[in-house]
Amino acid sequence: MFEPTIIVHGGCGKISPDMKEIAIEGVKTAACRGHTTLTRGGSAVDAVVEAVTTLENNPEFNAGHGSVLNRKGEVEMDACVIDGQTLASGGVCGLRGCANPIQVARLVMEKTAHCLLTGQGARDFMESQGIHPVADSELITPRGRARLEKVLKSAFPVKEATESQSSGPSALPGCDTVGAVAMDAHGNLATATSTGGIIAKLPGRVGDSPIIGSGGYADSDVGAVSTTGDGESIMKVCLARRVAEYLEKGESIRQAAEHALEFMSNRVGGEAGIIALSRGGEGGKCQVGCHFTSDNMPWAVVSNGKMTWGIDHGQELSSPLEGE
Ligand SMILES: NC(=O)C[C@H](N)C(=O)O
Repeated sequence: MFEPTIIVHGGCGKISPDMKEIAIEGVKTAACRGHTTLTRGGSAVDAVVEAVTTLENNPEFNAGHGSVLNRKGEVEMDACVIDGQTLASGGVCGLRGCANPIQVARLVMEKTAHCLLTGQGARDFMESQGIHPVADSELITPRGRARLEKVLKSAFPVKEATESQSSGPSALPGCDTVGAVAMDAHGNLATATSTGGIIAKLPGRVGDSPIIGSGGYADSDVGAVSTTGDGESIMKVCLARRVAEYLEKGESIRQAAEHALEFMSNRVGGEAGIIALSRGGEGGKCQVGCHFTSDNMPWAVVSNGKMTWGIDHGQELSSPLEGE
């Protein structure tokens, strides 16, 4: 048997001091929920979907309720889940009117012969599975509207407005995309990622999050990864798959994540964050870790009766897990 382990992120960017505690509480709660799923016998897929659902329901994060808005003031969401045991994968992109895109992604994986559904097709599929649509007004927060107004007022053409988020989610404080990676008691791995994308994006823009190998990757024999950050850069270098490749070559989680982010930054620029887990390593011990090139990324790990978390570079706090 393996030690059930989960790591969760709440997106990379610059988190204002008043938001840091909120972001940390959010990822800690999600990691705990995912871990409880594991200790009750749930699979790695059950755990990552539970953790990401928790963050989609938290309006402080850019996923589900709280998603950022496109240029027309609408919410279009992307999500993906991958089962590392079988490499089965399900994703949705440009999905509108959905409270929990990650759950639709899971249904795509389990109930269809496809890997990715877009726009209206994804929405029709969601409804065919008995999931009721929600109005945009239920997903949009006052902060979401304010952030869009701020970008639109800057009167940048689309290219600059979206690119300005690379060097400057700084200018747009708040939490971002969410993701989780887990290993269950059988040693199976899974990843899940969910996002509203980037503020003021063109309607129809799809980022890295629902793309296999970019926003996430999982292969139980290698490792599982979820990424966050500049989607256009992440896609160009297939960031999650790149981390897995370095793990296959024997690098540690830390080395693989640093190496992949360095490659991205040198080749195409942009900021990103990575969480990853592998069951390999010395003596078959699970390795788990994260790395980010943005100012902040809230993350939390639960394993072996302990919670570990951080949000700033070099920060790693821990405490015993209170009764699950
Ligand atoms: N902050 C994020 O992680 C955004 C996401 N990667 C996207 O480009 O859609």
